[in-house]
Amino acid sequence: MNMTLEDNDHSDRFFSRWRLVTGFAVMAGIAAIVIGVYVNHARQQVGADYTAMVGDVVRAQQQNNQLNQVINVFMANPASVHLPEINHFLWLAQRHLEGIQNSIGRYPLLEPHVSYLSDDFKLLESQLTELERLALQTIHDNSFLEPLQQLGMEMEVNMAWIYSELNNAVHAAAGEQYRVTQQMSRAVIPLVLFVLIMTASLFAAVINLQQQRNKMHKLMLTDELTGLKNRRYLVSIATTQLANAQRQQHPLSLMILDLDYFKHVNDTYGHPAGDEVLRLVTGCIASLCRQSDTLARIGGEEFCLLMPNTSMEEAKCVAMRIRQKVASLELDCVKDGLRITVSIGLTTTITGEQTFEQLYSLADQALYQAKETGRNRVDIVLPPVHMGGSDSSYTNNAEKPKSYFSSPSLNNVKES
Ligand SMILES: Nc1nc2c(ncn2[C@@H]2O[C@H](COP(=O)(O)OP(=O)(O)OP(=O)(O)O)[C@@H](O)[C@H]2O)c(=O)[nH]1
Repeated sequence: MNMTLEDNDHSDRFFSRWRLVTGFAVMAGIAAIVIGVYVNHARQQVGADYTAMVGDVVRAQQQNNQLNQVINVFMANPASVHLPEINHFLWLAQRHLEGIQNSIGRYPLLEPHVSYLSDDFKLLESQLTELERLALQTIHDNSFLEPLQQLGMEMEVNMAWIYSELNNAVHAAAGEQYRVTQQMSRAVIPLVLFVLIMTASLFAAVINLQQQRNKMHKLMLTDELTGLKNRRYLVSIATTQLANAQRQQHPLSLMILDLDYFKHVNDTYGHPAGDEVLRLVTGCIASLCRQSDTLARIGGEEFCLLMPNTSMEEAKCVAMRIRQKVASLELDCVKDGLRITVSIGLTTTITGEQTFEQLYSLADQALYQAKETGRNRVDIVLPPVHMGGSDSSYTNNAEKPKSYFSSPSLNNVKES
């Protein structure tokens, strides 16, 4: 029960860590989007090169003056000889106008600040076309001189207005660009730190999660009180070891160990003292086991020892040693020099043909016999001949087993 509650606790922690990792991932995602948007905005700002546009505007302003001069010369003497020059400057003005409009289209951050000029741009385009037409007509008809002069003045005002506004807008954008560049250079260090912290936190959370997962896995297979393996582990390893025993035709022994009158220990000295006794006794048993043996706690005061590659004789020796050592244990945690004893049921298969359940059942019957016949004993029940082969080789000083199902063989080996 205790174990189950602990399991739940660990499982809760496991899932809360998953939530933590998910939280980190979401935060990192949001941070990445914010940084991405910021960097994109900054890139547009910093990446915009307004120099070419400023050059266009300055040249357009200069050519505006030259065009005015040419028009003035033409109005003083409206001869066709001036027409190519006028057309040339008109053409240049047109190109500059187009160039500037294209530049505006390339800088999305500038566009909103100059969009109010679009009508003026259209007007200027139509004025340029109209001027070309009027200049041509004036050569044939002087009455067009006045409208031409009028249009020239209007165009000059319009151009001056557009270019001065553009100049202001470009300067403002360049100023903003400088400000963003400054901001970016200041923001780079905290941004990098933030990303590093996020990455490190995520990394730490994942490692933590992995450790928690490993711990949980270990806990799932471990008895918390004694630190021994638990029944789940025992069943899984027993299946593997039985298969090995069968393949290699090696004997495998299984014993069940049950502390005698343990209830009395709890009732007399209290549960915590009982726990300490369990730890001391299992420590003592574990010290007598081989590296390849598996000692597991399968119940309150009941343990299993699985011994691969161990004959009945060898296992019997181990069982006797355990029984004696436990009986002679001095338990400081209980007063009055109380001694604890253990009853042991043992079985052995020489071929590994039995299932774990069958072996367990045989060892359990042997344990039952040990308890029934006085406790602090080792009893053996062997598999029947038809289940495990030549069991006659196992028999100690008792009769040969008859049948696993009807009358299993009993070997009382309690030594004096
Ligand atoms: N302190 C402690 N006691 C436990 C634990 N698990 C089981 N027990 C106790 O072990 C005792 C087992 O009692 P019984 O099944 O009557 O067995 P017993 O008193 O050892 O008697 P026999 O096995 O017949 O010799 C009970 O009192 C349980 O409360 C544990 O984790 N810690």
